[in-house]
Amino acid sequence: MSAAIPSPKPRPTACLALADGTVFYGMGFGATGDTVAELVFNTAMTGYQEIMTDPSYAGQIVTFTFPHIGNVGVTPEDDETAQPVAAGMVVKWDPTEPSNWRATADLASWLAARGRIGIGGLDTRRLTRAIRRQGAPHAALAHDPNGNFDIAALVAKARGWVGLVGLDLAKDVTCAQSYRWDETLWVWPQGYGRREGPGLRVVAIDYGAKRNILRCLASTGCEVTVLPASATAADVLALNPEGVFLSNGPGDPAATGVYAVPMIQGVLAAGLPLFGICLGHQMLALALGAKTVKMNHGHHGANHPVKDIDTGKVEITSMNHGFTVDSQSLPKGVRETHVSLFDGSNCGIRVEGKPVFSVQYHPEASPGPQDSFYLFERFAASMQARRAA
Ligand SMILES: NC(=O)CC[C@H](N)C(=O)O
Repeated sequence: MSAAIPSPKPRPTACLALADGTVFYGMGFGATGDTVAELVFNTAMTGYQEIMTDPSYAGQIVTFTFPHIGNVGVTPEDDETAQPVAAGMVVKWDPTEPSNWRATADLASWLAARGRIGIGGLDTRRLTRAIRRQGAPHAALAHDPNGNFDIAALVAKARGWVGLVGLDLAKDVTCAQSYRWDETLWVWPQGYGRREGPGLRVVAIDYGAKRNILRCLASTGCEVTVLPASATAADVLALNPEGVFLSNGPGDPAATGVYAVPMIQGVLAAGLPLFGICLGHQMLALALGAKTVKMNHGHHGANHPVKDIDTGKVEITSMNHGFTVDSQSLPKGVRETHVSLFDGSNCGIRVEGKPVFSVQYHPEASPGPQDSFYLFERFAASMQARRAA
């Protein structure tokens, strides 16, 4: 009897080269070519489309630890922004045919249309351990249907990449002009309902805002005017807002802070209620005199426990950040309100006695739990209290 002939292994059509020289091979999907970025991992089990379109992921390739990615396809309704944002995606296996009544396209063609590369069929557990060990390494991702790769050049590209520290990416993903946002949430978090009464005039600064944040603001009764990241305090105050919102966004908060901090300080001097999320949180902290630092591999997922220090209550939150506010650097009069139960890092601050607060996590979810929606209610309530006074 002759020995069974082993089936030939398909030739890899994509590869991921880490700056330390480790190379992972797999099957490419989406766009072809190559790209270089910081490599992170996200542990969320749902919401791959919202993750890929979250502008905060600009300059990052996302490794999905959950194995079934692509199985529900994509729909324009789930885009968090119109532009392609995350630099690329890494998944356990090739995306399957979508099986979902909402799907209008499959992940691979959607990714190709956005000019982004995907790689599947590699060991995402081994890769995730490498990311944890190396601390969000720089990596080059290449897709060639013929499988021809210049590995040395890709490794050199990863090694030579500048990295996110010192990089202002908000300027690349912010809106070109101001606009009004009216759309509310389609599904209300449990226990909350529509607000009546004259709208609260809110100016939201777009450093790479997710649409669901704007929906959450509109749902709590805000008439939202969105301004580009470069807006000055005078631009903001000219709109006579009752509150100011600082959005999430990509890159280094200190780099964007160069122009955002003076604006925030101007708004603080005017005594307006202010609410910030993620990059907005980090830049509020900078404006108040605290420091931000780069984390080892950051927090990216939809199940991160956060403790509210005032109430002792634990929220399960959506997270996506690679920088963090150094809680030791918070000046007098600025209180830490929330901490991560994973590593004790800062997750929220408040200016004592003022309606000025921010959180490191994503209360708008999308994807993730809705435990933290109360923060939008709190922002609206602080504007209403000011109006009543
Ligand atoms: N989601 C965000 O706003 C991210 C903020 C910042 N770019 C960070 O990585 O920490």
